[in-house]
Amino acid sequence: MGTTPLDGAAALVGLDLRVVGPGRLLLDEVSVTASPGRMLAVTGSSGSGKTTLLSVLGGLLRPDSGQVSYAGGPVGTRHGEPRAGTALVLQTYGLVPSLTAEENVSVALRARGVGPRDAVSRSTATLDRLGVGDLVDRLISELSGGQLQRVAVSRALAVEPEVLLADEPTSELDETNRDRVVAELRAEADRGAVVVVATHDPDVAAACDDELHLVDGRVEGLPAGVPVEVIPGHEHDPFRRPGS
Ligand SMILES: Nc1ncnc2c1ncn2[C@@H]1O[C@H](COP(=O)(O)OP(=O)(O)OP(=O)(O)O)[C@@H](O)[C@H]1O
Repeated sequence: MGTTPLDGAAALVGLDLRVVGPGRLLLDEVSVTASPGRMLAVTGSSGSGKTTLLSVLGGLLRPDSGQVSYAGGPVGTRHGEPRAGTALVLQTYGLVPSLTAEENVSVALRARGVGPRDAVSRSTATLDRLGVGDLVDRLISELSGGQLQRVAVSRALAVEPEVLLADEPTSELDETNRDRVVAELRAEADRGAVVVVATHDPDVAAACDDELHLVDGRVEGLPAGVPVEVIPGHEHDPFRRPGS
């Protein structure tokens, strides 16, 4: 299966994002630009706000203040669903236990208007790329953690999204499969997608082009409320590129 390059791909921008939690801010004036063709790692210790940020960027969670846009248009629906063109890999996966691996991936394609035959062949090809092609007919309820994770990644990749948000997509994987997933995410970026990966794994972060490091809901090294664009050359620029 060939991939479809994106035309007119554009940036995903979060500006001054604030999410109020019980007794504290879960995100505190976070600004971020994720560019098409690049992989952005969101790093930080457990509880620092990575999942919260991805949920806001995906339109699943409405921020208490601040805005998210993609290609200049607002992201987020009244019903907390991701915008069309966005695919998420959540830590909970959200797979349907009573369906097979192939059916779980096909459902996402059918929902985007792909015909039944094409959906099956694209699903099978994607699962194969992720090393779980032999599990197409197995029920989700019968799979291991690492197998589930690769089915969840397959479901996101198969739809060839404009924006791919992946929350710890390699946490259950051995090195070989981790590298396989990272290579597939890179291929999505090369196709022109915006790819954002929350990760604890330094090797995964190093494989990305840019890094945003969160500490207690704030971007490390930046004063709250200052959009990153206005402080080029900041010594703690979280949008560093390896070697720059
Ligand atoms: N629905 C919620 N209600 C209250 N607090 C929440 C909610 N969701 C998350 N939190 C809190 O927000 C903080 C940030 O959580 P988040 O899941 O974004 O962190 P994280 O960096 O992704 O952590 P991890 O690496 O463990 O997945 C945590 O302290 C968490 O307990």
